[in-house]
Amino acid sequence: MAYYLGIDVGTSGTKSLLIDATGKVLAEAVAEYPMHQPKPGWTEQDPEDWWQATVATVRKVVRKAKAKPADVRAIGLSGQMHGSVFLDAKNKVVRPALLWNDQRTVAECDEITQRAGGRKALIKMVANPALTGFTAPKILWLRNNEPRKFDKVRKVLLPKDEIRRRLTGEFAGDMSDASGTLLLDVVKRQWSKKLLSKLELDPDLLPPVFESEQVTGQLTAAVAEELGLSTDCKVVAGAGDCAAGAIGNGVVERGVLSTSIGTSGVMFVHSDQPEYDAEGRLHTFCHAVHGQWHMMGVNLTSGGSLQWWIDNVVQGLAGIPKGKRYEAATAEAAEIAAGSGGLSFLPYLNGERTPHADPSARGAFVGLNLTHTRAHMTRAVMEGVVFAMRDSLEIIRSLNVPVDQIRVSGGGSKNPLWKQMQADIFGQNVVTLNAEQGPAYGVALLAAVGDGAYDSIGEACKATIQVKEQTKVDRKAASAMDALFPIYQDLYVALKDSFQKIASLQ
Ligand SMILES: Nc1ncnc2c1ncn2[C@@H]1O[C@H](COP(=O)(O)OP(=O)(O)O)[C@@H](O)[C@H]1O
Ligand SMILES: O=C(CO)[C@@H](O)[C@H](O)COP(=O)(O)O
Repeated sequence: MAYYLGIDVGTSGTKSLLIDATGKVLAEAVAEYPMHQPKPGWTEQDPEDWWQATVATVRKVVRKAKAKPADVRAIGLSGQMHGSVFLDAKNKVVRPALLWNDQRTVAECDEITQRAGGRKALIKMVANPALTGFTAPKILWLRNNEPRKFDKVRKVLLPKDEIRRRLTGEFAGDMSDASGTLLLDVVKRQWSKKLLSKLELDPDLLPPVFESEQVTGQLTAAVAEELGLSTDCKVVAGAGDCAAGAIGNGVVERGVLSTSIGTSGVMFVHSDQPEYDAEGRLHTFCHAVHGQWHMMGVNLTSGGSLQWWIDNVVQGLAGIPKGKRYEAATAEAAEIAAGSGGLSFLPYLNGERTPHADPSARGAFVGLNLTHTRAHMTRAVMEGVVFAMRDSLEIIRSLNVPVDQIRVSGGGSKNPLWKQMQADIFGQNVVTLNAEQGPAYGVALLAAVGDGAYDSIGEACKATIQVKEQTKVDRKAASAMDALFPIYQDLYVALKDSFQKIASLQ
């Protein structure tokens, strides 16, 4: 048997799954962990939690599928992007990792832009402007704020690459994930020596980078034994979770857009060459397909907003198993008409990235009246999240990038109401696929390609990914949403200055 393992080091948890060479999912498992917020706007995780979750989920899927060690031929790794794992000379972490949604690096973004010779010069070097979530500002933050710890750092790894190091003992990364460090020359697909030099960063801090299906090492003997696998098991470069999710959604050609509602919200389009939003609102990154790129818009607190709402506000869910709480809490929202009775929610609970790169943006309900209930508010949270995604879609459409089909994914898109809202708010039918596991599935396919089961990623996607069902636009709901969208857009503009003042008090 030839089996392939996909591991996705997500924000809410790590997911592992095992597929066979036809792409059939044999077993999957998830282990959750917390995201720490030591101060407003700061987000951190302990890389040891990722490792423990990796071991637990891999052992579980191997056991569930009754796989023999030699069956599992290759592993693909995916993970939350941009996070910084700082390792010392003995490969010990010097502090918890700063995550993709951490907002503490405003000063460092300015420093990078200035050292690069301005925003235009920076975009020329690495295709993107400096944003607080990216990795380079995190490295400078450590140098500026915790210099003793910085002096100990010998390697900086992205989350999935830290898991690779523990699996194989090798330092390596891939092009798609490396794009989100702000240190990769995205056009040439190599580290930007020019920017590293301007930032006075040692290039040796970074691992070598590979294309996504390339083999970067094999399991160490100790790890193979711990996981019930073989030392012949290869580990391919893999991809950042957005590109991995796009592979898992079969987004390997122009005209197809994939959305993901995870903790973050992502709107992802494939491009055959580097394409840019002149205003820098969309990211231009390498795709996990050789010689291909993508553009995407990212919202920081999408599924995260509903999670916050349910964990902190919605009462009466204590007796309901954790996995069923979202459905229970959103059932009452489905009873409310589209538009939530004119109530808007801005999902900027931890600042925002696309289209408002603004760490000071904050969440808000606007338009409350005495007739509104908790159900209206739950619905408004869900609608606000999709309005934020429509902001990215409007930019993509304005750049004349074709969007012939929208494929929805992520934990949030499993919810039928959120799926319908995406069709209604985007004003375009959306489809779901047979493979619903997104990033973990995408990197399992990359592992299959790396092992030679398929000649190319495109071929692997064509053979394994099919449209399962279509959710059609409800015209009445869509026109209610169209009426609310410009109001939603105006609210950020109206509240921007107040958000600044509020953030300074927090
Ligand atoms: N049944 C559900 N209904 C609505 N939302 C859900 C449901 N299950 C998960 N979610 C949403 O999905 C998010 C997690 O998605 P996932 O893709 O697993 O995230 P991540 O990659 O960030 O770990 C949660 O924050 C939650 O908002
Ligand atoms: O910042 C980004 C992409 O630029 C996020 O998409 C992270 O990669 C985390 O994703 P989830 O854990 O929410 O899926």
